[in-house]
Amino acid sequence: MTTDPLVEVEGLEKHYPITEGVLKREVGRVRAVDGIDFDVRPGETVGIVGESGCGKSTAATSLLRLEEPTDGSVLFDGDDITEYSKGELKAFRRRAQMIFQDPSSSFDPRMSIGESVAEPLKIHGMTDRERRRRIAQDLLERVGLSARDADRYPHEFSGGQKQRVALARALVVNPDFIVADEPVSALDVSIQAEILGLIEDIQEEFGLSILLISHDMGVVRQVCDRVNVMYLGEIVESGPTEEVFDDPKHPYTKALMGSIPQPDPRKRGEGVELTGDVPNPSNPPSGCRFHTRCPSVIAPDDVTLDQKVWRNLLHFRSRTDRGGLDPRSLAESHLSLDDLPPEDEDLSRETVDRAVRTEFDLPTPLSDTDAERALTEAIDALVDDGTGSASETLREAFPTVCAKQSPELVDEDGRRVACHLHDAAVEATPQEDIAFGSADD
Ligand SMILES: Nc1ncnc2c1ncn2[C@@H]1O[C@H](COP(=O)(O)OP(=O)(O)OP(=O)(O)O)[C@@H](O)[C@H]1O
Repeated sequence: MTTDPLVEVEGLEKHYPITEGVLKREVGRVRAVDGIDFDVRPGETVGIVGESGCGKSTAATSLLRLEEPTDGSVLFDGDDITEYSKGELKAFRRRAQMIFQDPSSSFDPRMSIGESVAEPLKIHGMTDRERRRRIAQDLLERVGLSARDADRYPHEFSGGQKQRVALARALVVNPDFIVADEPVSALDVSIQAEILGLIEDIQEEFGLSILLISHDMGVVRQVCDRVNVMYLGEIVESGPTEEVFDDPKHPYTKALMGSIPQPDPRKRGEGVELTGDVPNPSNPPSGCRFHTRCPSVIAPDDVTLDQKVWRNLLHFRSRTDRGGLDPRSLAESHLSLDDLPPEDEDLSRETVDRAVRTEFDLPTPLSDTDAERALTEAIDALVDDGTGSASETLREAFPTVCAKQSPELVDEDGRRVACHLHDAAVEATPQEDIAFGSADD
């Protein structure tokens, strides 16, 4: 039996304008959330996972309308909350609560814990002080604290206890939906499991729907029924948590999984190293946004390099694409100063060649003669005309679908994945050379 979702997010976007000058002219946009779709069914815990800066928190605050979304719709119990009036929004705020990473900052130090927990009841119109206090005490007990704690103050509680209080406060208005943004990442590892266990118990007891946001695949695995993997404002993979963990399809998901300890010895070594930072969302890479860091970028049909060399070549290409690859700094960081000419003299072509191949771990020569010719031309272009010209040469020589075309989020048996490796249109590419190479290939 399928149940209608409680929350349905469609095409949600949140762009922050980048402005300049006193007139605040818009010169660009930070595409923090760039068109995401997912749903949360009653009684379900759904995760959003991704590295810092991928847009997870912005997705949460926009879907609750704590910030106005730029575009898209959020259906809550069938109603579009982006169309809600102020009054409707207030009623919605009672049904949808949020808890944050740092419980310390969410309590007024001058208010007793009991007053803090009961505060939302006051805001929503419960005037009977004694009744508010009794409800707060009951909730404190249900989150594993004692009724007597109602008279204590925030500084008397540990981080884990404060997160329990934050949960009690979220529950006090009897919500249907809780968004928990990194609820355990500020806590000691030993306390994390306790709080996650509590979230699970409470979810069952109160029949809640939960959206859990985390950068930690281990946390997601412990509590989520389904998971959405987010990269640079987009969802790149989603599905039931166990299936995603047993058989991750997107190279980014595999890379995130590489960061959690793997008890199954057969699966050790499958992890792919995630190098570099999340690119700037105001200027996301073309095509697949992950291609600049992807270990499995699809090579053109006629390139016969092993995956690691191909990836290093792409790394060189993306550095030239971004500009600012300075041959002299490269040479200074890799070659002995005795081998370099004085500052006012140009570097020889051979010196730049050596520096580039050392920086990007590229053999001399590459095993594929056409690729070697293209690399040589790109290094010539770098020496003669700078990074822009080298970037153009490499782009023409190594056209990859991953840089050219944005992959659709395709449904595969209840799983969704946005990757050209899973795209029927690029199936013709010989996959054995290119698929899922690890960083150690
Ligand atoms: N008010 C804002 N103005 C401009 N850019 C913003 C604003 N808020 C967030 N961003 C940018 O949007 C992107 C996504 O940020 P967001 O905080 O949603 O990511 P995240 O995945 O939750 O990461 P973290 O866990 O570090 O908070 C980042 O590049 C961030 O710098």
